Amino acid sequence: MSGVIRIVIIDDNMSSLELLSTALEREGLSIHTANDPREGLELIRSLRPRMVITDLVMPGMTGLEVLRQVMHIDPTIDVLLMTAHYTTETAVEAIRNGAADYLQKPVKIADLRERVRRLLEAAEKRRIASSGSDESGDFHFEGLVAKSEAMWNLFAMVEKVAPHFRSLLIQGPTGSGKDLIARALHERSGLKGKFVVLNCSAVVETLFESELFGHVRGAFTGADRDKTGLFQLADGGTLFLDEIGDMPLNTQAKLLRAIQNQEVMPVGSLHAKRVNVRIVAATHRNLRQAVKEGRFREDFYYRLSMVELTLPPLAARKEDISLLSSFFLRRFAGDFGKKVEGISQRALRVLERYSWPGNVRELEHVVGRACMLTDNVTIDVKDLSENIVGASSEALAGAVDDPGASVLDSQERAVVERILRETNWNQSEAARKLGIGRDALRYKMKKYGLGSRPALSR
Ligand SMILES: Nc1ncnc2c1ncn2[C@@H]1O[C@H](COP(=O)(O)OP(=O)(O)OP(=O)(O)O)[C@@H](O)[C@H]1O
Repeated sequence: MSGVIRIVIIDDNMSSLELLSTALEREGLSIHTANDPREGLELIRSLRPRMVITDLVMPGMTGLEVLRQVMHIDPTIDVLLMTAHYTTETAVEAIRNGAADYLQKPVKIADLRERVRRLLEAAEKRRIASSGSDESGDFHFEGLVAKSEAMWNLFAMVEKVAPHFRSLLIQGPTGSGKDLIARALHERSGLKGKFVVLNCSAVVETLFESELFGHVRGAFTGADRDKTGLFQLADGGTLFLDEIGDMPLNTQAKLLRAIQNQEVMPVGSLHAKRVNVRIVAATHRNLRQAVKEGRFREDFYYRLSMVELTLPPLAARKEDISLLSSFFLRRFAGDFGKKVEGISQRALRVLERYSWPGNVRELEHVVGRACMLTDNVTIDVKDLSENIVGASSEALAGAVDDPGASVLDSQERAVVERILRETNWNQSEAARKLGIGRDALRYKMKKYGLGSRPALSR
C-alpha cells in the first residue's frame, strides 16, 4: 500500500479511545483520536483519513450522524460503527447507509485488527481498479478474479455485510458469478457451519418441503426412513437457494416462516426444531416483476432483498476479460497438461468486442475449447469458434458505420440501453445492475444520447 494511512477514532470514553488506538498502532498507520464527535469531524475534514471508527452513542451527536456527515465529506472513507446494542437488523441498516462495518462492544481486538486489515486491503484494490492503471496486483477475491471497479465495489460490499446479514439476494444474469459470490459471503462470514446448496429449478414441486425441512418415516408413501432437511444441515452456516424464482408460492410461505422463526418442522412431525441459518438466494430473473405478476410473494421478496447484491453482465466490465481469460487459460493448460502460455492481442480484441450473453461461464468455455484445440503456445483468432469471431466482427462493422464511436463505446452503449430497457428505465435499478453509481449512469446516458425512455411505437 502506498503512503501512510490515516485512521480517525471517535469515542467519548477516553479509556476505550486509548485501547483502540494502541490496538491498531502499527507501521504505516497514523492514528488520530477525538473524544468529541464535532472535534472528530473537524479532524476528518482536515486529515481526509482512509478510515473512521466511531462510537454509536455519544453526547451531542450519534455515530449515525457522524456517518451521514462523513458520507457527505468523502463517501470513499470507510466508517466503522461500534455499539453495545448490536442487532443484525441495525447492522445491516447502517451498512446500507454507507457504514463499512458495525462492531459489537466491547470490541475484540483480534477481530478489529482483522476487519481493519481487510477493509484497508479492499480499499487499496478499489483504488487500483478505479484508477484504471495497469499496476500489477492481486486481483483475486475468494475464488473470483476481477479488475473492474464495479466488481471491486461488489467485493467490498460482500466484505461489509458478510458478518452481519441474515438473508440476502444476489441478482445477475446467468453465468455472471452468483454462485461464487454466495460462497464468498459464507467464507467471509466466519461461520463454523456448512454451506449447503439447493438448486430450486431442479426440485420436483411436491418434494420441496421434504428437501428443505426433512421428513419423518411414514410421512408419505416412499418415506421409509427419517430424513434430515437442508435447513438443518445448514445449521450454524449458510443455506444457498439458487434460482429462487423457481420456488413454488406455497413453499415460499413456509420458508419465510422458517426464516422468521428460525425453526423448522419436518414433514409429518409435530415437533419444531430450532435452527440458526442464514439464507442467500440467487436469481437471474427480475423478481420485482415476478412479484407484480403474482409469481413471487411480496413479503418473501422484501425479506430476501433486505440486502441485495447485483452482478453486472460481463459485457459491462470489459476490463475483466483479459484477466479472466489468462486465469482460465492457466487453469485449462494445467488440466490438459499443455504448454499454452497466453492469448494474442488480436484474439483478445475479438473477445473484448463480443457481447457475452452467457457471461463469465461462456468465456470460460471459449477459453477451454481454444486451449484444447490449439497447437501453439499462444491462442490466436483461429483457435476461437466461428460464431464468436463472426459476432465480434459484426460488432466491429456496426461501429465502423458510426465513425464517431469506438468499438468499445458502441458495445457499452448497447449494454447500457439493454439494462435500462430491462429495468423499465429506472435509473437507480439500472445503475445497481450495471454496478456503477447513478452519476456515472447519467453521464453514460448523456454520452450515448440515451436521454429518456423511447416513445412506444404503435
Ligand atoms: N469473477 C470470476 N472469476 C473467476 N471465475 C468466475 C468468475 N465469475 C464466474 N466465474 C466462473 O464462471 C462460471 C459461472 O459462474 P457461477 O456459477 O458463479 O455463475 P451464476 O451466476 O451462479 O450462474 P447461473 O445463473 O447459471 O446459476 C463458474 O465456472 C465460475 O467459476
